[in-house]
Amino acid sequence: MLTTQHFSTHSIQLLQRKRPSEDSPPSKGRRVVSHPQHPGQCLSHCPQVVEKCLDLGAASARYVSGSMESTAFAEEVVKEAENTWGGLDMLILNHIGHSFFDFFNGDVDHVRKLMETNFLSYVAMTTSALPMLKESEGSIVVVSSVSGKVASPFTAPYSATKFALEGFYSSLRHEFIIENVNVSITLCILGYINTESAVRAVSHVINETPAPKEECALEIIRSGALRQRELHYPARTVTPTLLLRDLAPEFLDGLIRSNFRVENIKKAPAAQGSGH
Ligand SMILES: NC(=O)C1=CN([C@@H]2O[C@H](COP(=O)(O)OP(=O)(O)OC[C@H]3O[C@@H](n4cnc5c(N)ncnc54)[C@H](OP(=O)(O)O)[C@@H]3O)[C@@H](O)[C@H]2O)C=CC1
Ligand SMILES: C[C@H](CCC(=O)O)[C@H]1CC[C@H]2[C@@H]3C(=O)C[C@@H]4C[C@H](O)CC[C@]4(C)[C@H]3CC[C@]12C
Repeated sequence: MLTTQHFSTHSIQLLQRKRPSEDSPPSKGRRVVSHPQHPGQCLSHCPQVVEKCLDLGAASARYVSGSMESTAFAEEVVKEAENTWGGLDMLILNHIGHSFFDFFNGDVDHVRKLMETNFLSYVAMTTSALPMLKESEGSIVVVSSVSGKVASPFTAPYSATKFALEGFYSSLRHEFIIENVNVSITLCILGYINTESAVRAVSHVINETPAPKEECALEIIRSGALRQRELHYPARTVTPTLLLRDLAPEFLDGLIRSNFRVENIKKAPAAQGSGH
């Protein structure tokens, strides 16, 4: 399993779940690539995360440090998984670059960087991992958001990257079916989750109680293992939002705006230049 998850000093996690028994063939140990973290904190934090994974029963856990702003790094992480395990069962694409929750200030450079981190690196990792995933008939899990289905204010660059994921992976899923490629693609459509960064970014504007991150993580892994097309988490908010999007889009837009305490947004100054 390869999970792109950040360990603080952007690092990516490689995990191998224990095989069911010693007699199981090596290809049946679940090899997962997971999530990146930040460079500064990673040096102290990543080894602890690896240790925790081993304590929880992973047969092997590693991390790779670098930034997903570079597609070369994204490819390097997949190579590392190949060199370490000789194959891969699940690729979980989870990382995002830092953004803001505010009016769009015209910073084109920020949009470009976010596209590279949140979208292009996912495409690069998928491309590099595909031969191994075809071999194992494995799974791709893309962690996306309600923001990738329904736009709300103050998330223009972030929302653009998540809509891009929806288009790319939904098209790829068709192609896999046409060509009989037995690799599943799961898009995780998440609502507000209580991670530190999300609560810090939006709790002064959004009243809603965020859903628990631990349950969310389990649901993400479960949906990938079950080869579901989509995960809606928490279903109580995500599913009705998606239904309303198709049935009553203007009503939904009004509802979204009325849920935000816009007076608490401190508008940032306009960006200098267009990022050319
Ligand atoms: N939390 C929420 O409410 C929601 C989250 N989601 C999705 O869930 C996923 C996880 O979100 P969440 O855990 O809240 O986000 P966090 O910001 O907590 O985690 C994002 C991770 O990505 C890392 N990262 C940032 N920049 C880079 C980079 N350039 N290269 C490599 N890694 C980087 C961060 O490391 P560091 O901190 O060191 O920079 C961090 O570990 C995302 O895909 C997000 O879109 C979807 C909907 C709602
Ligand atoms: C701005 C946040 C990123 C902060 C950072 O730099 O780490 C966003 C990360 C996740 C976003 C939330 C999300 O995806 C779910 C909801 C989608 C709605 O369209 C808007 C509200 C969200 C809670 C959204 C808010 C911004 C993030 C926390």
